[in-house]
Amino acid sequence: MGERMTALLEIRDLCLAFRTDKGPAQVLDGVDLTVAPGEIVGLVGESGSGKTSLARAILGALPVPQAEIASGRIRLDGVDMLRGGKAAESLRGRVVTFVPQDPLDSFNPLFRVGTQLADIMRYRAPPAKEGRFGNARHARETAILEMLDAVQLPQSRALLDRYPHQLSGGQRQRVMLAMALLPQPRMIIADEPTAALDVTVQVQILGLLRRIAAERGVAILFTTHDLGAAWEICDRIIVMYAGQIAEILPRTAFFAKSRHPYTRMLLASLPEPGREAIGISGESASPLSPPPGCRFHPRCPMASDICRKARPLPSRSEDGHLVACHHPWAAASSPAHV
Ligand SMILES: Nc1ncnc2c1ncn2[C@@H]1O[C@H](COP(=O)(O)OP(=O)(O)OP(=O)(O)O)[C@@H](O)[C@H]1O
Repeated sequence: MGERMTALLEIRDLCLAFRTDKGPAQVLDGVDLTVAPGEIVGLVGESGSGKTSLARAILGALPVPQAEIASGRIRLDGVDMLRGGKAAESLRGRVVTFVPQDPLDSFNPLFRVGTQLADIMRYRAPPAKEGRFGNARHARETAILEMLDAVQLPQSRALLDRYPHQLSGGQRQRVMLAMALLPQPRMIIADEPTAALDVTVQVQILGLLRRIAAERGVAILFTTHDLGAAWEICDRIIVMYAGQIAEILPRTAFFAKSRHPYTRMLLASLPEPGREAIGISGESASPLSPPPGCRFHPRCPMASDICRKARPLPSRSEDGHLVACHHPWAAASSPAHV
């Protein structure tokens, strides 16, 4: 999927650096990816691999003036998002919306939930259809209640009168999802949407994301540390290491046919009954002085001379599986342990 269909999101050769006291931190290096309409794509990788920075670059939410996009292109729904201007601005918060990790930080604590939902309806959503005897306000409220129903907050009139701190974590994340959906976006970017929730609520929210994408044809780009969650709901999974894409896999290949040593080591680091979790030894590459060649080579058991000198070019197979490695595992070899 993705490349063969017309992409909704297309990122080409994206290079991003942050200016820091110690010099430029090269946080994204030559990132290429696409997301097709209605597709769910997971971004996984260790802390610091650049997942959030990539999400923020798409949303135009990078910190100014520290962030500098040195090169590359981000096209969303045919619009050049890096050029700025009205076309890109009109997409943000409407065609592409955001679900954050901890919704409490994203609500305004001073306003009732209903007021915040109504503001989204008024300023970002397409006009709600007025019924025969209704007015605009009534139509907006009906649309909000229907949306709360869709995110499994039924009979939620009472909830509209509450303040964000009066909701449970799961309720807040469902309201956030409703806020992200009200503008009828074509794409939602979700940054670790379940990290702040307990396990049972995580499962419910992930199921909801999957259902929404299928029912409404909304694409979702979702960052996570949870490899199981990525496998559970994504169509494709993108594995990032130190600002570069190491591997892109169809969901079905993730556990069974990963080819990059980093992906295999990530999967091998998952806890399993009867086996100690095996961490990946060594430190993640620093964006201040990334190693030459393949950025993973200092930690890679397969590394050879070429890995220290030349960045591996990505190779792609028929099913869209892409691997950027000089010594990838053979497609047919068995999974998970390097
Ligand atoms: N404003 C900033 N100024 C300087 N460096 C930054 C800034 N924001 C992020 N970074 C650096 O960019 C790199 C990528 O960070 P990012 O948050 O995108 O990674 P991540 O994969 O999302 O990590 P996590 O999973 O922990 O959220 C890290 O080395 C981080 O320290």
